Amino acid sequence: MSETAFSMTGGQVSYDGKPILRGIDLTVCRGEVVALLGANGSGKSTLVRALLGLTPLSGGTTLIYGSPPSRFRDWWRIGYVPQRLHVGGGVPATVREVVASGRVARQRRLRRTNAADKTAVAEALEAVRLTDRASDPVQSLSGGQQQRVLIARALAGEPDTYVMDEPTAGVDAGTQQLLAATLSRLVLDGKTVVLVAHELGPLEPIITRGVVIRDGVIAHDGRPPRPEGECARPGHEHQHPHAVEPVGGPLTGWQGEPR
Ligand SMILES: Nc1ncnc2c1ncn2[C@@H]1O[C@H](COP(=O)(O)OP(=O)(O)OP(=O)(O)O)[C@@H](O)[C@H]1O
Repeated sequence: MSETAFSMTGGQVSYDGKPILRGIDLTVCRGEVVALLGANGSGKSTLVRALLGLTPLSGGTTLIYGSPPSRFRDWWRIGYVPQRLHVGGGVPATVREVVASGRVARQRRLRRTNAADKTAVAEALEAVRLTDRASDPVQSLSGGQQQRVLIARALAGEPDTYVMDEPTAGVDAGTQQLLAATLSRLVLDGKTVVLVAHELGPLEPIITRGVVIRDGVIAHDGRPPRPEGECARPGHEHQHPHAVEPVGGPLTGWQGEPR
């Protein structure tokens, strides 16, 4: 039986008493590459945060590799790429320092940085093509470059499980291709990936499963959708006007009905 990375049963999240996620049953096995899809505000980020224990459940249970988040200890196994916000948290930090912070969960307290850390950071910087910016303040980078820093930070930790919240949002087509190539290598290595996306774009070939969230419930869980036309173009900025409309062709039914 394959190892279970995430297992949520009857998951519910409420903000100010208002239910945002309801009755979420989601199991992600090791080696799966799952895309969480859905319209703006449908609850994708909330689900990702709840899976990681960053947002508490108001009902149901969730496990990370068999443990409730509060008792999970192997955080080195998880590489989380949050939705882009203030990289470096307003503290002056170089690109290399932010990427190196991805090693923290692997480091025993007060251990000096060792050769393995340096190599992992260098490889992560190279994977996102930011080696030449390593000494620059992270705040001096463009939004897309900062997104690459967050991805490199996750890569540097050499986790076996990646959780990425819209890693391609607001990044140019070249960066999307770069991320797709990087993720393809991770997937070939057997890593587990859960990512939030509006459209899959160049990531589409590596996705094994699509989970569509609509109004806080799972509306579809299965074959990944195959967007066509305008939405499939790399770099396409999506405003979701048609997110609840039926989709034709091979996509028929991917938005499905709430279970
Ligand atoms: N901290 C919070 N307090 C109150 N409401 C929140 C909070 N975070 C999210 N919400 C609300 O929860 C709902 C789901 O938000 P969430 O960010 O999970 O959606 P999403 O599908 O990730 O959207 P997007 O695609 O725009 O990122 C939205 O109505 C949002 O306004």
